[in-house]
Amino acid sequence: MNSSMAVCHCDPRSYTYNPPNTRRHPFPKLNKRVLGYKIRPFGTTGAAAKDRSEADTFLAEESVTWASLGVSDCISRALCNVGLHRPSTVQAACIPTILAGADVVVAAETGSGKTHGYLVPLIHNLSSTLDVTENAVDDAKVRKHCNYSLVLCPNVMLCEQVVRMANSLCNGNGEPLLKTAAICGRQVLNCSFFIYLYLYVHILVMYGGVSPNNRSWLEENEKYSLTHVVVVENGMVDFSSFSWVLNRLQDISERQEEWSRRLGLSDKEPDIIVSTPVALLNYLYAIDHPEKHRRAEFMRGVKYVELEDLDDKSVVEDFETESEVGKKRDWRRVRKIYRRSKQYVFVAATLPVNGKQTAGGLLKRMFPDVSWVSGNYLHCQNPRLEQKWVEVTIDTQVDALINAVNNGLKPRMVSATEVVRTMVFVNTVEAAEAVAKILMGAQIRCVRYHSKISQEERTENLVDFQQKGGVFVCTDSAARGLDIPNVSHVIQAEFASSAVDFLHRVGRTARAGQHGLVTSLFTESNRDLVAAVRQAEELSSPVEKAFSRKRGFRNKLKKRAGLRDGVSSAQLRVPT
Ligand SMILES: Nc1ncnc2c1ncn2[C@@H]1O[C@H](COP(=O)(O)OP(=O)(O)OP(=O)(O)O)[C@@H](O)[C@H]1O
Repeated sequence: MNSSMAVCHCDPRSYTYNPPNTRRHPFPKLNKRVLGYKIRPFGTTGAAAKDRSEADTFLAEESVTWASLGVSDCISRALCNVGLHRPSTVQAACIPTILAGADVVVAAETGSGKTHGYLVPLIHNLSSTLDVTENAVDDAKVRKHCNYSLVLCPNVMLCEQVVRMANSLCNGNGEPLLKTAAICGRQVLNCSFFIYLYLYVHILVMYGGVSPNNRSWLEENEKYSLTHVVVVENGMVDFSSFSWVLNRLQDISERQEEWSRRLGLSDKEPDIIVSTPVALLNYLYAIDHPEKHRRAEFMRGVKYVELEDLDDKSVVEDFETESEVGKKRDWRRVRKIYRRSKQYVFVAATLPVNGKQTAGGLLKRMFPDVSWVSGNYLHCQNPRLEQKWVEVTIDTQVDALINAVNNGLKPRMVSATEVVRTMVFVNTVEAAEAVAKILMGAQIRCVRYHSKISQEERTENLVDFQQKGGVFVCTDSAARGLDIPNVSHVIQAEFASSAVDFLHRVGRTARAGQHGLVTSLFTESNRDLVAAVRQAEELSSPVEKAFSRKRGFRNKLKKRAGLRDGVSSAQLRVPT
């Protein structure tokens, strides 16, 4: 699947990205109306208050159907069978562009349907060479060419969620149109770096962001490269290593066939692989035995080739000929311009663009031809969301929390018969345990979800909450991308510590066109920051401006508390 070609050219010594012909970075001048979904210049504010009614439509206009987007009948039927009768506005905007093979950035508010927005064109393109209808016989399904897709997710739960969504699209026999599988190792790195979400899954680019202990393991095992990246799922923003990593972003399509074989991706293998980055690394490590010498250099963006291999596109730099001790070889170090043969789709619910080192700024530089699809409420608060703000003190926190939970359990948004789901967010594991204890003490049934609980128990608690409802006490590990239908109430027992976390937390409710309630408890120390967020909501301007991108909310909170009350930040306690 070839995309609009761009070349990337890395100087392995300084890791500075130096695109020979893409210095100018035209800010995407997308401001046309597509299928009723306004595509506006990326990074501009959301729909002004006056336009709220116009933009407040989760689904695209009546006239827009899956077929009108170019989706095949077979896939359209499969979507209708799972209740997706019409595309959402984000899907209507991104599916045609992805089907056309362009690189796309889809940055739209939480709950706007981005997952199917990339899965549908992926499945369409991958199955275009397969007969996936119910009357296909087995051998007809054998893939005619090695086209694979990879969806990279920031955590195991999201991997499993994407697999569920993809496998739920079935043909008339009830079989998934394409095989989708998740590779999720036990050790899922804490994906706090933007790089995991925009990885080329080139193992070398990956190790810029892992923790020191993983980094040494990867450095001594730096042998891998992988070429199956098409889609990444769910962005977030932390740029400490992002630019370093994207600078290593290279396309090594000429090794694609080799890697398909090495990966064991035979015809029987899944068409779409969903993986957390580190799980993929472990998977590859188990099957690969590269020639160390060329692999390592290759990974550094420099490729050793026999002189006669040089094609006219290779830029032969004035490097001294390479020679090994005792063996002079007529090899020359050639900085080859890698041509990307992949289509990239970047998907994010938060993607600041202001500033060169932001993810959006870097994507503009790295992918100057990319198409940008931006949601009407990107970084803004969803008009279907009702917000409640409760200022508390150490003495009133517990009562306020219990009142908020009890109030939310009988919200006006759902009928009395429906299962009620309330998510209570805190910032730390200790706070989650403390809040769960408080609620159980008040006879309020709740389940916990945080990193100190085993993956199995987390999955169990998540299924329990999805099926039985009740109260789900969690840290931000449950804020990103998890799609739990019909969460009617989100409570911030501790106010979010960054703009990104705030948006992802509140995005767990009011999804897919539904309404929701958010109750935020805050203390005097974050009063003015809350005022800034509320002001952003009033002006329907992006929330991210209310928080300094460089430092988390917590730093400001500590600094402000320390200054005002002369108290150490250590005294800032969770509602107990
Ligand atoms: N066309 C559609 N019609 C009806 N419901 C839809 C449609 N597309 C998606 N949904 C539903 O909307 C909900 C949110 O979808 P999804 O999780 O893909 O949103 P998202 O934008 O990826 O959210 P997040 O940014 O939080 O990951 C899901 O329950 C999904 O089933």
